[in-house]
Amino acid sequence: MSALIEARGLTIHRPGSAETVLRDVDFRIDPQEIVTVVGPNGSGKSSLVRALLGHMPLAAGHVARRPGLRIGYVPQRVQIDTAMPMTVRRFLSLPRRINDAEARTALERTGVHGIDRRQLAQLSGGQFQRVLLARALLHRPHLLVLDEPTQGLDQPGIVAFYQLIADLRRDTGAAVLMVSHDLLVVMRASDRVVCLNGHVCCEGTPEHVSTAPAYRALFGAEAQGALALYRHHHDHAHDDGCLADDGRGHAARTHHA
Ligand SMILES: Nc1ncnc2c1ncn2[C@@H]1O[C@H](COP(=O)(O)OP(=O)(O)OP(=O)(O)O)[C@@H](O)[C@H]1O
Repeated sequence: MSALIEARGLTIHRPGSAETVLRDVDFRIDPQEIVTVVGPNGSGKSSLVRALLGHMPLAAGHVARRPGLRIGYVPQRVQIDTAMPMTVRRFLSLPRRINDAEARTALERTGVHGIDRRQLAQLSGGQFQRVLLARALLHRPHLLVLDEPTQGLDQPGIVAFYQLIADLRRDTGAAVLMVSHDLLVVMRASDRVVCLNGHVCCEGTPEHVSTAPAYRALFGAEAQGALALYRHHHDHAHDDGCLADDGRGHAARTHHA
């Protein structure tokens, strides 16, 4: 199969009930693609991701993963017991032991080199996300799966994180499947966007999704902003690099749309 993961007719029920969380969803992700799943709270984004990974039972449909597919997964929530001291270095060796060189390379790649002796509990939100990403990269995944990777980051942190994702895709060739709420930035970072609300409302290139009535109905004013920003990025070139430099999507929109 050419897709890394391909799903057809996925229907998922809320665990322990017959209530439908996702209905008749088709999905695929190809090598080196960046695909982002957007949708309101409770729309089934995390459930879709878990089903694609085989972590959730299906009520109907099927999922095919390419044989031998290596996946690096960063879940939405990672429980860290702050009462139990653990260094970054030790965390990277769980569950599979790695050597110092591998740890160093992974941390360098995600922009947090030199923090291997630090305690996890002492890291900032942004540093912790990058450590999680470093751990996901250790086993040279064909596919990185990131569920809400920028939760808790400020706007410049979010922009920097998406830049890192784009760099990682370029450098490692890994495809990226992301769940995200950061509409403005996601529109620039993705090859394809899937808009979910219990089913696939619309999907396609960021520009296509931005203009889809279903997407606008779900996200309202924020959707307009995403479109403005996307058009701003693609209609013309200029050298002030406003979003990348100052991290303010709104400023870009106000001044250049
Ligand atoms: N383990 C679970 N037990 C019971 N209900 C669940 C469980 N996991 C998900 N659900 C329900 O399934 C629905 C979809 O949840 P899901 O986490 O997939 O949505 P989401 O789009 O990722 O939401 P959010 O943006 O808030 O993270 C919700 O109504 C949620 O309450």
